[in-house]
Amino acid sequence: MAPLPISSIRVGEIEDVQELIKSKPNKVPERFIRDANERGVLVSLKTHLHQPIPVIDLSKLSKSNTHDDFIFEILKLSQACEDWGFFQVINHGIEVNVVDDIEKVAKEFFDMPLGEKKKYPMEPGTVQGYGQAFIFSEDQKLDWCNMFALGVHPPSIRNPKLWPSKPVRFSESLEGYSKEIRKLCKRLLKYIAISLGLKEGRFEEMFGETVQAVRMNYYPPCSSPDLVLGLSPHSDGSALTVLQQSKDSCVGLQILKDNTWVPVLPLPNALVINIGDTVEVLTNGKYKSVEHRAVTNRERERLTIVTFYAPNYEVEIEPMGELVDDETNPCKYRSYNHGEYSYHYVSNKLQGKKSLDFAKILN
Ligand SMILES: COC(=O)C(/C=C/C1=C(C)CCCC1(C)C)=C/O[C@H]1C=C(C)C(=O)O1
Ligand SMILES: O=C(O)CCC(=O)C(=O)O
Ligand SMILES: [Fe+2]
Repeated sequence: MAPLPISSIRVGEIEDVQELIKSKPNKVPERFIRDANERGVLVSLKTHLHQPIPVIDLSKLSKSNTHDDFIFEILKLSQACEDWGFFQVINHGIEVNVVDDIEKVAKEFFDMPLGEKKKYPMEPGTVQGYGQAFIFSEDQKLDWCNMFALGVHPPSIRNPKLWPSKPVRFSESLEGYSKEIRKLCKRLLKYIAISLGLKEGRFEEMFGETVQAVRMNYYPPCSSPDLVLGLSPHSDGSALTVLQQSKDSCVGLQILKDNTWVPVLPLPNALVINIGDTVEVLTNGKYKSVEHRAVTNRERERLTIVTFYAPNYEVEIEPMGELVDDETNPCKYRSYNHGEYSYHYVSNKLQGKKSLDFAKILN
């Protein structure tokens, strides 16, 4: 994936929100204030309580379980991917200390003085390092969020200068965590293939050496949460995304369902999984990448650790033949190279599901 032409990008001053709140301003700076139509309205807790985001128990999908349990859980998974594009997984097999450890070092990273974090800057037009991604103009609104993003796998996508030397255990924890999340993604893709009636290795065989990146999002409390957004609405460009919400985080993730923003209430020891644009295209829209955003809280902070799992840049992506039928289910997306899509995704601002227009066949 080629770098973006950095020199042509003028983004103005991007204030660091953690520093900003230290001075206890009585007003949120204009650049963070969203237009009325973008703000935190339309939230439905009622929908959530009646029909919560599906929970998939991965222990039911292990070999030692009964066939009936397996089939039931696969059907639940299929419905979750079709109706929600989001689900939480429990009994995922990742040890508590691995999950706790990454949370600890991520928190320690964001708690360091700004000068230390600025040693790893996310330069305008890039997506790795500390700062705000997806900002391309001086008048674009900013998210109430500090990000730290790194390419993890394969090693060729890493920028070693951006891997921090402090906290001292950061790199070791991230390596350990990423290995486990990688195994989880491989397992999930196997179950997703089965849920579609495909051979279990269908995705992995196509994906080659997969790409894995991590983004840590820190949302400090905001005195006017209704005026700002923690993270702008978007769908993820990955095949799958795994989101970990730190234990003491406030509720903040919302997904757009039937034109209503539905909050995702964290479950202890669960991970949130969502379908990315790549799986939407491969399944010809049967499983959808769903628009989501993060909101902030007046008193409480929020920290999330997000892994994007995607095919190799060399892979050609198009709806899988098994899921296309010229008569009853015609092909909805064109064929493209995943590296090109990654470039397109990271060179545009987050804007709902607009990135996928790149691949849509318009009638
Ligand atoms: C801030 O970054 C992102 O939000 C992001 C970027 C991911 C990446 C890196 C940090 C390193 C290089 C690879 C990659 C572009 C994956 C989001 O990732 C989404 C977008 C695509 C496409 C994807 O696969 O995940
Ligand atoms: O922090 C959250 O809750 C949302 C994060 C997210 O959607 C992302 O990083 O892509
Ligand atoms: Fe996301």
